[in-house]
Amino acid sequence: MSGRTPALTPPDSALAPVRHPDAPAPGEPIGSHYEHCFGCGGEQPHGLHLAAKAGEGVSVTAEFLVRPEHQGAPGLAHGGLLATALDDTLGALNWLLRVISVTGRLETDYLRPVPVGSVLHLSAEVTAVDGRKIYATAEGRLNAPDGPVAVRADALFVEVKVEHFTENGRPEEIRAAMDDPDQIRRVRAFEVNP
Ligand SMILES: CCCCCCCC(=O)SCCNC(=O)CCNC(=O)[C@H](O)C(C)(C)COP(=O)(O)OP(=O)(O)OC[C@H]1O[C@@H](n2cnc3c(N)ncnc32)[C@H](O)[C@@H]1OP(=O)(O)O
Repeated sequence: MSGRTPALTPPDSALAPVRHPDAPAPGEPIGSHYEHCFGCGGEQPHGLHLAAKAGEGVSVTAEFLVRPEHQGAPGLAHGGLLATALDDTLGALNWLLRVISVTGRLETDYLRPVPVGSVLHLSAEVTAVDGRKIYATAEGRLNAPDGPVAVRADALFVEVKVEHFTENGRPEEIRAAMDDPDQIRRVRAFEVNP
């Protein structure tokens, strides 16, 4: 991690991240945490439909097919959506740490234009943990896992309690998620829900 701003540079007291014993095995799909999530949910027709997989250590990978509805300039991906793709991939790291955390800061570099029709191969890893602060980095490569880096980001996630969601989310959606008869979906929406 380059840690260009002080807030993204782990202090000397920060610890190496520890993969939780119940983390999904390397290569295992992580699955969507919430079907209406713009990043990974299946119920968002224009969403990014990211499918993350657990990696080695405290890392994940994901792929994002850039579709026409993701354009900014003609034929090119919108920069905000590329930041969303990085953010969502970073968020999936929660499942490796088994910690609930949210993005506090996300600093993105745009290195190459990303045409519609590209597949962005995303990867993210936690670099350090300091109390509730989780330092992480992510990158997106064009059309192959070893393709040129098009976007990258450094991020600080902050651990929160489940009340962060239940007390701040709009009651309609919170109630609907809590009343979901599918127990696995219900637990995923709130157990480690970024
Ligand atoms: C499958 C995965 C999908 C993932 C989706 C992607 C994840 C997301 O997009 S989450 C949604 C976007 N994020 C949010 O909505 C978060 C909104 N912000 C908040 O709720 C709060 O500001 C929150 C929780 C981040 C921090 O608040 P709070 O819990 O009161 O903690 P606070 O005491 O202020 O900060 C804790 C530490 O983090 C640091 N910190 C907090 N925010 C920042 C920031 N923006 N930049 C730098 N440092 C920060 C503080 O300085 C403090 O450090 P220290 O302990 O050294 O003093």
